[in-house]
Amino acid sequence: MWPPVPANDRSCVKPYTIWPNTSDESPLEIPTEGLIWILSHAIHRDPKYYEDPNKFDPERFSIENKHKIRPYTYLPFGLGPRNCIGSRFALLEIKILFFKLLLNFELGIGEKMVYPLKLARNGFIHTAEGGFWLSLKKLDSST
Ligand code: HEM
Repeated sequence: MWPPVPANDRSCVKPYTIWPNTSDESPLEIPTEGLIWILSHAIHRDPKYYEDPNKFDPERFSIENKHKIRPYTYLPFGLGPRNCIGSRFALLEIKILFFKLLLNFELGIGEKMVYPLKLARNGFIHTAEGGFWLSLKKLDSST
């Protein structure tokens, strides 16, 4: 829902025309070196591709459901030959981090956390205004 990188860019290496789909659209000419922004955030929130797109629903990515995701509509790590080289490493790191955190701590919202969360306005990357502040309560490992 919140791709850290909300958009990817590509530079056009030869002129290209996107032809209209409907009679009220005009052709879009992209010149050589024209910069194209692919708005992953907007694509991820598009009800054309995701049912109830603003709902936090991790089950969309379950083994049973993930085949329903249309190709090229989920791109938090970009796509194609220049996609993120570190994507598998990043996912593995995140899984290990959450495994360790959930195994050992009860997580809560820290006192300094702006909640409900607001998006930071100063930067390109999606992050929370004021940062992320969690409280960690050590779980009793004897139970
Ligand atoms: C959650 C973590 C990460 C996210 C969301 C992320 C996202 C992205 C995105 C969107 C791109 C642009 C892809 C495109 O234009 O198609 C990118 C490129 C890249 N990322 Fe990541 N990334 C993450 C972690 C990492 C890590 C851990 C590494 C290295 C260890 C890494 C290395 C790179 C490199 C080198 C590129 C440039 C690839 C190229 O231009 O060929 N990233 N990343």
